[in-house]
Amino acid sequence: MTGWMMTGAWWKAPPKAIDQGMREAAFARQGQLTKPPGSLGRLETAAVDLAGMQGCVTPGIERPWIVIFAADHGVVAAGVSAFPQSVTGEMIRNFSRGGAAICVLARESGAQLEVVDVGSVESPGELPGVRDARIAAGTADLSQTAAMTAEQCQQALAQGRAAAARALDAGADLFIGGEMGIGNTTAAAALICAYTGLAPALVCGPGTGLDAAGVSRKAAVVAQALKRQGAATGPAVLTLAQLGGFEIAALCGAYIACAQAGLPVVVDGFIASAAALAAERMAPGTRAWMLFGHASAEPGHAAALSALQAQPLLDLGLRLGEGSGAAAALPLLRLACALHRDMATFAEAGVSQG
Ligand SMILES: Cc1cc2ncn([C@H]3O[C@H](COP(=O)(O)O)[C@@H](O)[C@H]3O)c2cc1C
Ligand SMILES: O=C(O)c1cccnc1
Repeated sequence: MTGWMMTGAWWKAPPKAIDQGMREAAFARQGQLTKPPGSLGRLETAAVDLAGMQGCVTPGIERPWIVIFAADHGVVAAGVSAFPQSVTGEMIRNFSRGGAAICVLARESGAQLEVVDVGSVESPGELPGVRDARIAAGTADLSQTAAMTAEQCQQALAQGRAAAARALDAGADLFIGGEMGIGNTTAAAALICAYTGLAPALVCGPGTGLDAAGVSRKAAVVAQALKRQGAATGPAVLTLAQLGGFEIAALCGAYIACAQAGLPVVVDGFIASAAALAAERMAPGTRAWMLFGHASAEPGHAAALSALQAQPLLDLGLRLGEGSGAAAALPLLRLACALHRDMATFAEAGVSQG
């Protein structure tokens, strides 16, 4: 593969340092609140993590920002999805009209929602709230050849970086990336296998609803992709180009850019976690800027979460994508911040400590 400009690549710039002093101060505050230390579980750790990210002892979420990256996948030709490719473009129209699950979740939590079409096959045309940034009409079939050229992968990473920059310019204090792309659980599974060394049978699942025979076919397709020369070896960005998708690479670029700028991220499910893994492998330290919204019902998600040493907030059996599991965790994160900020300390309340 030619065309890589690895030295001086923007994603090699280090992530912003977490404010450890503020993190420790927030941890100490949790120990002073009127409850047994640790008794609020992940609501405590989420507030402490956010304090370190936002550089504020009492963090908050005022302006959450959601971006959905949409793109198609050549690998659908191998029969790896329960739905036809046309659904990607049709869902872009649904996003624009406010009818998708993520639209409802964004409205309910007062989050801004932006849609970026990075490569649908059937462009739905100009639509309100949809940015047409198509790199190509879908990726190549990753079981046969590299999904993206080096240039396309760089373009997709840059689209993610640009989306993070728009969020920052708008004053966002939390970033959620979502995805839409029929076939993308296959690309995500291939990436997770390549980055963790796990076998396809352990990582592939039903996605939109494949039966057992379909899941076996998907695992064989991923195994074939991993066998291709160079697909699963070499620099992490090469693996991303070989096995990823435009929307997955855009998510990856957005995560890296958020970490560089110091904007906290909530990672969604299976596909978003594959992008998060790519981001951490390409730009070590990016993980420190991530919170994890939920454990997806897609069986391979556990492997990706474990590779990222992540403990998600929710486990609701969701398997949708679109950023939905991250958005569903938003109210909980706000509760975590409110508890951390508003609970009385032992001293204030005159309650005896253990
Ligand atoms: C109507 C509809 C809406 C969706 N929203 C997200 N996905 C999810 O399903 C797709 C991945 O599953 P697979 O790899 O099996 O194709 C992605 O588009 C993902 O975001 C959807 C899927 C459908 C059918
Ligand atoms: O967890 C996800 O992101 C997911 C799972 C199945 C289908 N689409 C998305």
